[in-house]
Amino acid sequence: MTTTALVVDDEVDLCRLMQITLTKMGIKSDVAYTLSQARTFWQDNDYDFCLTDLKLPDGSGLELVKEISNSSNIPIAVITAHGSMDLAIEALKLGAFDFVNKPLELPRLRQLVENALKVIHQDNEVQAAPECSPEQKMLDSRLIGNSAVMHPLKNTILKLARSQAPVFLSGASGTGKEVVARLIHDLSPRRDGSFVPVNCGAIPSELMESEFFGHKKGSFTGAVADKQGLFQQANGGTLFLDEVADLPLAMQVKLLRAIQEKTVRAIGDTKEVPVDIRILSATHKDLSQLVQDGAFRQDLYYRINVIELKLPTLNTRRDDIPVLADHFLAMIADDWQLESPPSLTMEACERLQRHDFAGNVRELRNLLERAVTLADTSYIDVSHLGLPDIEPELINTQEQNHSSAIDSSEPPARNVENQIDVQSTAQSTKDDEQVIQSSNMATPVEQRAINLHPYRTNTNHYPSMVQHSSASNGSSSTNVASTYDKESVLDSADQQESAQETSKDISGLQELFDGQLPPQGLEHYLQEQEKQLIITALKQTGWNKTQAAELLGTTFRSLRYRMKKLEISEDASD
Ligand SMILES: Nc1ncnc2c1ncn2[C@@H]1O[C@H](COP(=O)(O)OP(=O)(O)OP(=O)(O)O)[C@@H](O)[C@H]1O
Repeated sequence: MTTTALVVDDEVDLCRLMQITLTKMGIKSDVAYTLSQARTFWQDNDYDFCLTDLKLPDGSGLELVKEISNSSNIPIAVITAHGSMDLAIEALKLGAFDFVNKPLELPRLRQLVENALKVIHQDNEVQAAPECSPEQKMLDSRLIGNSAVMHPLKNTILKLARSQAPVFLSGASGTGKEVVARLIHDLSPRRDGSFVPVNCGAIPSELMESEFFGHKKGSFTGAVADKQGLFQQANGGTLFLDEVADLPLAMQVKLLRAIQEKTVRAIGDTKEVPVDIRILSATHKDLSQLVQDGAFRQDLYYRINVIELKLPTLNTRRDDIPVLADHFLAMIADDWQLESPPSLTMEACERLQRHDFAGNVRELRNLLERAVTLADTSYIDVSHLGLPDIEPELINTQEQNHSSAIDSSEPPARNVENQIDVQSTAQSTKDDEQVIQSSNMATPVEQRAINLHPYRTNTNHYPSMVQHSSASNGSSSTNVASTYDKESVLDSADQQESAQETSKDISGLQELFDGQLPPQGLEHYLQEQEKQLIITALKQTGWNKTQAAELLGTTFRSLRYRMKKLEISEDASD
């Protein structure tokens, strides 16, 4: 079926140019020169796509954006005068799918239309099989949870994926901001491009410009070869600015310019290169407060925060804990090659639902990893969770205090026009029936921290990693995205380095004299002791883990878990 479009602009020549471009792309179009003509065309026909100027002789194209987005699902893009970024942002907030600046550059126009075509194609597929669209399946399999707050969240994600608008993901640590960012990319017309996540807080400030924009060989000491920046790596895809609040002010200016101009210039280069990226960003910090404090630029905040999506804490969606637990247990079983995933006893499940998850979903996952290690059976009971007992009278008090506990654990909702707060769009009535542990009665903080990360002091925020991301053109050299992230995945170079570090540390581990304390602290010292003992046992058994576990008086599963946590790789056997 031929795709049809409505083009709205009062400049006759420009309309002709747009029509020719669309025809070449196989799209049949009608042209309206005024807002009222556009309304008539829109009422009398079924279009798949609309492209409208914002400045029309008898009104604003924004009105058309509002009317079309409110009454249909079709992608509508706007044409803005160069530099009128505020209007473009307003159009995106009203539901426009994308914008293009005047003077019109044909490659940019074609790119925009191609993205619109992908959205239209996706919609047709959904209409053909609404129950089991691949998008819905992907969403349900990666963003686990069916509680009342999750439904509107998932619908919003599907809508945001269609748009090119910058989205700012807010919410406490571990609520799944990165999971959602990846989903928005993978569900979007940009999914064939790279998703490039960057932990803004982890790049040393002196390297930031080079990391973001790249550099030319010889442009500074140590620049031994040309280097492509993160913006270019994300070209055609999505750049995810994680921990965006941690960007130094000097870098914020440069980033704003690149985002606005959609061009970057590598250090030492003379020319600007155009980039086509979508920006997603996230932080667990209160960015609007940082703007008020002068620590984050207002203009950059306004630019990246066109649409804000707030993720709910785990404490406000306790109904999801059983299904999340099953999901993680299956993942752990897969990861550790267990025959079948362990299951939670009813008591363990109930205990988890009463826990105060300060660390949200990440805490649940870590807690289950540890429980599987300790369990050494096919089921996980309360004793394996390592959580303190809750006294019956406390449970009763907690039940009474439930609603205030939730309210006080959440920051007050801000009245931000563009904020999509899924917690307020759904009444989590089921939650109210649950028993919730109020934060002031929860496990003491120190104890919780130990429970969470028994073998290391810093589990989550690794400064750097390299992510390999494949783009549709298949050119591997440009697809390798050097990026910064916090998950505990290291590339092989890092692993080697870590193995070398391990052996260095071990050989350097000193006996302590009487009364002497470990200079790097107890946690580090104990970890190194543990590492040394495990490696010794592994060496004695020729790296046979079953025998080494026996020698150490522990289980195979526990040994494997500890090796993973302590980053003892099989490579260290050489
Ligand atoms: N709804 C979910 N379904 C499945 N896994 C989830 C969900 N939410 C979070 N996770 C898992 O929890 C962990 C933390 O998620 P993620 O890194 O996305 O959180 P975050 O909000 O970005 O945290 P931070 O603010 O610390 O960067 C990851 O292992 C992720 O896979």
